[in-house]
Amino acid sequence: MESIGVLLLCPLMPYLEEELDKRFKLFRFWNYPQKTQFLKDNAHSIRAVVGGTTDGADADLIEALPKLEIVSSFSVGVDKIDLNKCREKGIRVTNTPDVLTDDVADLTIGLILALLRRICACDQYVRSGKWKQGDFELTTKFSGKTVGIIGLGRIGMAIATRAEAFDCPISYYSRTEKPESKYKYYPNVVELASNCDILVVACPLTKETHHIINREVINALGPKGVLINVGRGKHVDEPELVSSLLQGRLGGAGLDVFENEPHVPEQLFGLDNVVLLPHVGSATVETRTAMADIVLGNLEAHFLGKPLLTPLV
Ligand SMILES: O=CC(=O)O
Repeated sequence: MESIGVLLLCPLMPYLEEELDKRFKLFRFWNYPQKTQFLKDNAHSIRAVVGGTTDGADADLIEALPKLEIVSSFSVGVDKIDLNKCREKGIRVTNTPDVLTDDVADLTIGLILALLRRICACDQYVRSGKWKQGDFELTTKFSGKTVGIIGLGRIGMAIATRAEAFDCPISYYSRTEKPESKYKYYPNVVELASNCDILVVACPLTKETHHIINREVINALGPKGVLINVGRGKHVDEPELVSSLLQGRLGGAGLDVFENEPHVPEQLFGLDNVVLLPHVGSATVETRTAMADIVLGNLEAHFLGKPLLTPLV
């Protein structure tokens, strides 16, 4: 397999790079500033592309690589990959589901607790010596709050299970009702937002879910409601979110993702009712290693003519 060209779109994890290097002829895209020339020179040797949450195979890249057979993504979300183009051209697509579910769900609960109990501000309070002048102000209880989840897939379900342990009533929105679910279903997001304290975005980013959190949803959530986004930045109309927080129309937000990462609207930095994370939902050594092994396993399976581990297309 050493002669098979694999294009790695962006640095993802040293372990993954080392293992790809051992098995394939690895091209690191970021090492070639003349992208168009690089693609022309290597169009006939690249048979696989590896990307992640920030970089995927878009239509132009797919068109530039006539020998492309598989796109193996180091992420569960595949919104950066032109899936229709891949289908059209018979290019296989894989992602890394399941192994990251626990981490993302754990972090969601962490974000909720950090936001409601103001854990980051409390930590700062102790470090800055302010505790010596008096106790920290009272915060907000999590247990028993109503949690609304957008997207009751693997991650949404894992969040629901965890929130249940905090005695939270759970409700959800998804395209279709899940008859097997015991949670309350709302057929639209505004209704869900009107009926929960904490609204969690945990669905894939698609044309339909782009800006699923808009002004109407935010207003329905209201000044006592909080938004948690562990999906994609583009699920949220970010300027609208910022103005709702500045105007007090929304109670708070816990965000792991942003519309234009790594750029975060600076107006958020001054607010004490937000917790901001640098897209780290799956970012543990254990999970990222498992994700890398799935990427490698899918590529090996493909080139050995075996069934893919996690086929999407
Ligand atoms: O955002 C993380 C992922 O899609 O894996």
